[in-house]
Amino acid sequence: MKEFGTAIVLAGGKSSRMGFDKQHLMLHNSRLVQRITETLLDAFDQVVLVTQTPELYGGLSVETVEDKYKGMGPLGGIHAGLLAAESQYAFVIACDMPGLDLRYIEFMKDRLRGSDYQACVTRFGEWIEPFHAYYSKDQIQDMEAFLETGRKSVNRFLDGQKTLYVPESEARKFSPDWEMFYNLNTREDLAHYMTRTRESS
Ligand SMILES: Nc1nc2c(ncn2[C@@H]2O[C@H](COP(=O)(O)OP(=O)(O)OP(=O)(O)O)[C@@H](O)[C@H]2O)c(=O)[nH]1
Ligand SMILES: [Mg+2]
Repeated sequence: MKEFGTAIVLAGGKSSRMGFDKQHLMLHNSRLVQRITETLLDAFDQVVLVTQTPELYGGLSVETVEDKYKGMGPLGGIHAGLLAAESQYAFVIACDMPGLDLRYIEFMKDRLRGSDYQACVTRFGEWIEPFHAYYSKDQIQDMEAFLETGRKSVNRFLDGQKTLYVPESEARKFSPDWEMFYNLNTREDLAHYMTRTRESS
């Protein structure tokens, strides 16, 4: 099995804070999930989209899969994506993240290559950034055991794994304003993002 090559896009959330399905999120003239997917298709061999509405992606050459553990949040989505992944490590991003950073992806790959780490996530203060991160197929069994007990926390799950935590200071060298982890959860986030990016689009 190849070490790298698969990217997973999580798009199976409830979008409760946004109030409409974030799979339909339009930024200026483009649909965000489509933009993310097309960028990933240029950089990866396989792109897996985890969604409950695969019919939205007819025009794109991506694989769509559904959660096996439904209602378990992002961890259930990561699990379904990993099941379909053709490479050992898979890059995971959310469908509400406009700041995809291919340089940082290369950086994480360099850190993981040939290692026995099971995941690579970035620290943010006392928190972690669970997306724009790497997970591995080696984690599927542990993930199932964890989800079977009804637990959903990605952070807690990663605590028990061989996880490479990139210090915030190191990630800031790539993304000083934390742009690569920015995610659009509310209408205010969206309005703010649109204002901020108006000139550059
Ligand atoms: N496949 C799958 N993806 C999920 C699930 N829950 C959340 N996600 C995705 O995980 C990412 C991060 O989740 P959030 O930003 O909280 O999105 P959300 O859950 O849709 O939004 P809220 O309901 O407002 O929390 C998004 O890309 C979601 O689509 C799930 O149960 N299954
Ligand atoms: Mg979000």
